[in-house]
Amino acid sequence: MLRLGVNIDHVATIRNARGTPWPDPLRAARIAEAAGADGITAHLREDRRHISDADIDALMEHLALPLNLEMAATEEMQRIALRHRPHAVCLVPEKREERTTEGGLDVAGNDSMLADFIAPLREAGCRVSLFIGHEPAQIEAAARIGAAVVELHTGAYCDLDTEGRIAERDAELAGLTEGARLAADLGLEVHAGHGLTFGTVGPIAALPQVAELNIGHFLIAESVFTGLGDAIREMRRRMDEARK
Ligand SMILES: CC(=O)[C@@H](O)[C@H](O)COP(=O)(O)O
Ligand SMILES: NCC(=O)COP(=O)(O)O
Repeated sequence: MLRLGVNIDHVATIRNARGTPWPDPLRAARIAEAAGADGITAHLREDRRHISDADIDALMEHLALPLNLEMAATEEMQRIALRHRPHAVCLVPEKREERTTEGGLDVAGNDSMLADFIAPLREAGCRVSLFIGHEPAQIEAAARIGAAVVELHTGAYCDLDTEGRIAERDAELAGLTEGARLAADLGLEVHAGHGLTFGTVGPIAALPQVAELNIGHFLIAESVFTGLGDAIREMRRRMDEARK
């Protein structure tokens, strides 16, 4: 069964735009659960531009679904993760000046540091995922340092689709396809995410090695018009359709 993790970051983006208590990310998580989400993803960024520490506290206290905590590989975030011990931790690269996550984690170039960084998280029982590009060197490094999961960055594939650069999009999809196959061959659980929409989810969901998709921004955008529950149900329908 292909799992759907709903990323609620951008519910917090809307809340933070006015500094009101609404919309409440925890309420969004509960709606996602009722709509059939298998998990909730929340990215506690160093600059707290959307999800806050209090959001993570509330999710850990009240959420029935497993929480996938996205975070940078910093001492501050490691302390927070070890305090909460969420179901999963996903390490993502961060740059304060970026509008959204631009690339994957450079595991190959930081394998020793990351191996040391993830060891206490694994010992704490967190499932460790690395948000990476589909390059073989990154996938091989992730397996080498003992990550359980790789989440393949689908942002470039989605951007190329939006821009109508079809040949380049299909080449990126071929890279993701090969990456998923290599990761599974190396014993890694394969996830994918970033930028996925109703229009782009199908080919990614169809990859047999992919066990989980993490989708957020588009679902929150769609929810403005249809409601979050309906957006999630439609995304799930398209995921299931792709797997037939
Ligand atoms: C890692 C990833 O692809 C998403 O979680 C993304 O980071 C959402 O957060 P931003 O939109 O702040 O990048
Ligand atoms: N890791 C990807 C994620 O959690 C959601 O990314 P997006 O759908 O908000 O771009």
